[in-house]
Amino acid sequence: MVSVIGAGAWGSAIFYAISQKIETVITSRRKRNIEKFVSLEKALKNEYIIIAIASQSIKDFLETNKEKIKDKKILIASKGIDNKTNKFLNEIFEEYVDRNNLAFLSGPSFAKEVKENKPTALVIASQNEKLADKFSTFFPKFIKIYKSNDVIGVEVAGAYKNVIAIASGICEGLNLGNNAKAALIARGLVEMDRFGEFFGASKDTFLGVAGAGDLFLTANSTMSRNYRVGLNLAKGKTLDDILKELKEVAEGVYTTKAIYNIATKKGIYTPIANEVYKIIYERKKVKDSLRDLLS
Ligand SMILES: NC(=O)C1=CN([C@@H]2O[C@H](COP(=O)(O)OP(=O)(O)OC[C@H]3O[C@@H](n4cnc5c(N)ncnc54)[C@H](OP(=O)(O)O)[C@@H]3O)[C@@H](O)[C@H]2O)C=CC1
Ligand SMILES: O=C(CO)COP(=O)(O)O
Repeated sequence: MVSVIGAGAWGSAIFYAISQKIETVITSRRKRNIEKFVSLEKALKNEYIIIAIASQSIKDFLETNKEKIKDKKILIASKGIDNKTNKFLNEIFEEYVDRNNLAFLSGPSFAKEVKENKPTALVIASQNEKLADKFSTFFPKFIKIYKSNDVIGVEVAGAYKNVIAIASGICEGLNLGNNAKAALIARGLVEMDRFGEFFGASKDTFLGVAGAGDLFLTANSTMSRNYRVGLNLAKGKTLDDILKELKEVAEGVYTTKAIYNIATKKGIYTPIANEVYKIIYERKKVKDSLRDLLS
């Protein structure tokens, strides 16, 4: 039996999908009135755990549940970089769980389409190929799973694409045109690859579903929360109002700060993330930012 932790959009979509193949329970911080919803205590009794909670809450979650989580086999489905510690999720998890018990799920996957059984391709990255294989058997046929041993690359790709999606939404909101958006997304792919390779990631990862695939999906659709953040920032809405209206997490808002902090400290050239950071955290005028960037 498998436990999904997080009954938000993505956790509930994963729960829906894998329940078609294997007995699964789900739990979340806020109780849901859905069949198979169980207490966190009960969920943590299962050997295989899938975590799909907001990235910025993961450190506290692990610290609170460290005794119950330490021997579990975990698939992390969250996409982000912790902006309090500026650590990647694998670094945080490895403080509590052996890396051979960790795998990371990423790729182009709007929760809504997964819930509609639409064809989806994802990647599971782990240092432990057998664990990646095991987790891949939980997924139904409409979800094609690729395997990778490039944990950092898959993590960076899934996290960084959210920042580029915000920038792409701003581009759309400023009505800069399709040429500009295509240039921005292409440069965004180069930027996330540059950032990832600094930490040993493989370029191939950024050419695959976790990188280019998820970036093209998220940076071109109003189904993306991050894209909608950018769109609405360009239209003059305040970030508070945008997030209140979203009612769901927009991970790029928080990952932007982590990338800016890391890139500044390590001297990595991340112009798009820097612009998004200045708009969100330094209140830089949107109309002045991306045009500079594209000039
Ligand atoms: N939505 C999508 O299409 C996809 C999302 N993802 C990723 O999945 C992750 C979850 O996002 P998603 O489900 O979409 O967003 P939602 O906003 O719908 O859900 C957020 C989840 O995080 C939980 N959460 C938030 N804060 C805390 C906290 N302090 N402690 C414990 N749990 C907390 C929520 O619990 P509760 O609701 O019970 O409070 C909820 O389960 C993100 O990293 C996202 O990038 C990945 C692929 C696709
Ligand atoms: O990660 C996702 C699709 O792969 C969901 O994107 P958003 O978080 O921008 O909605």
